Amino acid sequence: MVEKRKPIPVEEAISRVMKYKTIADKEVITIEESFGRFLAEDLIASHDVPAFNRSPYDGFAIRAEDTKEASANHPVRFEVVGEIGAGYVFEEEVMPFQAVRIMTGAQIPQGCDAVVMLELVKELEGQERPAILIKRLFKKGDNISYQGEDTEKGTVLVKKGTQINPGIVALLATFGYSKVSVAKRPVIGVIATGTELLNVDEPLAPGKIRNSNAYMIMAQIDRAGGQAKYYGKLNDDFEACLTATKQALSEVDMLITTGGVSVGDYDYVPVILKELGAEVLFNKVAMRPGSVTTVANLGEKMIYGLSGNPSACYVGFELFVRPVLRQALFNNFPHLRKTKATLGVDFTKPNPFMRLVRSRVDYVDGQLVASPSGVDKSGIVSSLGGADCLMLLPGGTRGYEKGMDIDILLLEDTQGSEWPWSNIVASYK
Ligand SMILES: Nc1nc2c(c(=O)[nH]1)N[C@H]1C(S)=C(S)[C@@H](COP(=O)(O)OP(=O)(O)OC[C@H]3O[C@@H](n4cnc5c(N)ncnc54)[C@H](O)[C@@H]3O)O[C@H]1N2
Ligand code: MOO
Ligand SMILES: [Mg+2]
Repeated sequence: MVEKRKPIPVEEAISRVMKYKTIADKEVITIEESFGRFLAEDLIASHDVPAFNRSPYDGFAIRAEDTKEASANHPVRFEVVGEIGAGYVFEEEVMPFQAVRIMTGAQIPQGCDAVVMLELVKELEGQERPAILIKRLFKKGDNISYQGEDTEKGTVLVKKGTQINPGIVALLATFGYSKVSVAKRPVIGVIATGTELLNVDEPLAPGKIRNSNAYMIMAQIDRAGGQAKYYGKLNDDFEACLTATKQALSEVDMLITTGGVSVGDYDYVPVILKELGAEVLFNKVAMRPGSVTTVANLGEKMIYGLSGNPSACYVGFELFVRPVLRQALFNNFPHLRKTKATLGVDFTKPNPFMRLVRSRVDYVDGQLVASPSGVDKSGIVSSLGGADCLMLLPGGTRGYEKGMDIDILLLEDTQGSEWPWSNIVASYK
């Protein structure tokens, strides 16, 4: 008799997976290597920015009080006592009715408290010493970038667990962090199973297909912040699969297999998990695709038996592997970000299970509109290329109509979500 599996709701499956905390480690890398990695410590401002009062314009630094009487009819004359470009400091005290020619970014000289843009002064020619005329009043602080106005020393600028983007790289550089403490990327083993599988560079042969899942999963691991270790493709041979699984488990932080997880004659993953003595968290989820997704735990390691069907495999990774991986990267928003969208097409076929439809989101009049990125069957690979979100269509007896409000999970978003699974409803307009 074929084993009867009991499907559990998607929310429940995710909760079970999230109970397991994969060990998070730190490592120190150079700033050049830091883009895309996850901070292992808060990024703190090590000094004020700017660290000194500076000029935001090319102009003349003056004492504002000297312009008290200045007007178009009564321009006030200033003697130019020096010139500084960014990086230089004017060392003397500036006296009444003196000005220093100053360039953007240069430190405000002592005694000055305002900057007049070059365009607003008249430079006097043929004078013994350089001089300018100013025709209007300036207030103390006009055109000064004050010390600490950008950031004050000690401010937590970016939280631990945040993925480093180009802006964060700029902050690391600003504060002199040439070395950065980041989360070590967990190593995730990938094994593809299936006698039908060919290597990517092999020509097609009768009954055979190329192994696409392994490469897809490795790219998903990379996108989620992990490091993939590929153990190749294996024929549906119990002993070979068991040996490879044991070998991989001794070398990785988590393991993903694809294929052989259902109830077929050559689906060996369930037996291998039994043989290993792994605790199976679930082997059936009330979702389409990916209902056969099986997750187990062995000691500190998670073992993911993802479906062989490409779309099911993809979705299984994003729902169950990504959040565990992100958690190991100290990230507090490990799940795909959920948001509302309008359904762009009819989706009439009801399904008792929650559907996660590979979709593409458009922006129409400021509104997100999601439509399937291809055929919605779990063995389909072509719909994956154009997918940037997954529609969440709860299971039930009714289909869905164009224009309905639905929830979507964003695949390319970098913010993530704490827990996206509350209040999933598709409502009629
Ligand atoms: N009697 C039943 N049959 C099936 C059930 C079921 O409940 N009862 N579930 C179906 C569902 S749903 C899915 S999903 C699949 C899952 O199958 P497996 O995870 O066991 O995967 P395989 O049987 O090995 O392969 C399925 C399909 O995917 C292709 N495949 C496999 N590996 C790859 C790869 N690396 N790259 C690309 N494509 C791959 C394989 O050739 C098959 O076509 O089971 C249903 N059956
Ligand atoms: O697990 Mo299957 O992917 O539901 O189609
Ligand atoms: Mg199978």
